Amino acid sequence: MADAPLDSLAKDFAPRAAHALRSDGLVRVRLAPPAHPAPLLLSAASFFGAADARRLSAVAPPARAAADERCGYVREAGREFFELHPRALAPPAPRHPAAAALLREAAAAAGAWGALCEAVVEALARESEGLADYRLLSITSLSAIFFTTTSLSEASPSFSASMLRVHQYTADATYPPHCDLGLLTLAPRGSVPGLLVQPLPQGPWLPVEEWMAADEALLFAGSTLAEVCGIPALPHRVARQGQTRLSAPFFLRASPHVKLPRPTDPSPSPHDPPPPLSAADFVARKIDERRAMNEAIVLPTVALPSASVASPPLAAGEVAEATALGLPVCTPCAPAPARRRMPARAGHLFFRLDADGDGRVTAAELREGLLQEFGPSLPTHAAEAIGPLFEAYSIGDFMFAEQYVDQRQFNIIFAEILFARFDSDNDGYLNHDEVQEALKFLVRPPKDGSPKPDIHFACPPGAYTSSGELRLARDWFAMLYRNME
Ligand SMILES: O=C(O)CCC(=O)C(=O)O
Ligand SMILES: [Fe+2]
Repeated sequence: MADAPLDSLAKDFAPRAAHALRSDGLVRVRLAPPAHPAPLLLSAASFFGAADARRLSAVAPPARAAADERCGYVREAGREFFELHPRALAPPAPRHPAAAALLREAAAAAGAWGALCEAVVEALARESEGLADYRLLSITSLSAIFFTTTSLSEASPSFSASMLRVHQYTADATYPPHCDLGLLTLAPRGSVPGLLVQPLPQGPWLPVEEWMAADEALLFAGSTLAEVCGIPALPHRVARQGQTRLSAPFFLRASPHVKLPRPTDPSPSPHDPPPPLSAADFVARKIDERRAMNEAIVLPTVALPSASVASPPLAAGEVAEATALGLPVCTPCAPAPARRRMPARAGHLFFRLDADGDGRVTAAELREGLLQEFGPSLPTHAAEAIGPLFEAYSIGDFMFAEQYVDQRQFNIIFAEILFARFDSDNDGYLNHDEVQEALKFLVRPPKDGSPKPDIHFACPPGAYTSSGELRLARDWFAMLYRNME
């Protein structure tokens, strides 16, 4: 770690970086313009500071499962990030200026950092049998086809799943030990030091960013590179910083469709070698291994985006949606996605309103759907809450002209309206009968035509008045709601 950083502009940068990777497992790099990280981190600070920029930049619901192609904003427990797959998507200009600026800087950084990483892979390939076919594994000339108008993933054999992620960690966030899954990671120093690395197996964790200058990055191997040429993937983690931290690692990834060359060491059964794995299969296998390892990890709960409506959101405390958790580049704690906890009745309504199945329900659809679902018995105060709730929770993405709610936000709003429907005096509390009726609303009537049976529910002692009357507030009702089938 004592070595001075390599200058990214130096003529022999790539061979020297390749050599250092082989000998030390990591390299410090001085990022000269145009690769300097400052413009990206500055625009990231503006983006994360602007609630509207984040709200209008969600990864589009239809793209959420497309882990190799997505572009947009994702919220996780403890951190949020803007993700860009520079070779995959051609997003139209974002509607918010801070998002547009971030996308521009992210694209520029991904171009510059991708080129550096590819040069290093190329240098490694010259000396490594496993990487002789490196052109299939990583891709040259990122910029040539940057932001073309179609998705390249299926169309082009040269598609690489490389990506840039710009993170913002909350003050208390930690990120558990892991190795990245791709070929190389280039991690510019974060806005405050937080990254720890473990270059030697079982060795000490080094607070490497404390020794780095603002224009430096760390370059290290991921599991795919380890698989094809034996340079060990670097274990790393992010420690609690006590303050907000921005970071912007670039992950050079192999094309998902190429077959990984087998490592040179003999397979256990030379006559019957295992079939070659594609890069995507390899990554998927690694993710499964991590899932199994981390099954016991319980994610902390997070608050949802703050609402402009006066009352606390009914779903506060819900674990962040698992959109980011199954992602292949770095999934240190990727448990199986949390159960969505959406009562069937709300789910059916969502799917009915989302007629085209794109995961988006617009303001007009939401209003009409809820008015129909609750019928004429919906009190005025509840009907009037629909608009402000949509305002508070709706999101947008680069591919869709209107704001909308996805299934998660729809669930929150449905619960709010259900509460309001039975809160007949609109005082923010339900009595026992009102809770009973609200929960019964969610269940189907029995087939034999008999009345819906009572639902048993438990409430905290503090929810009862001194005379024993139940006065249930929204937060506890939200829990009851989310536990309904
Ligand atoms: O944010 C950082 O500094 C590192 C994050 C990381 O390790 C990852 O996302 O894989
Ligand atoms: Fe990582």
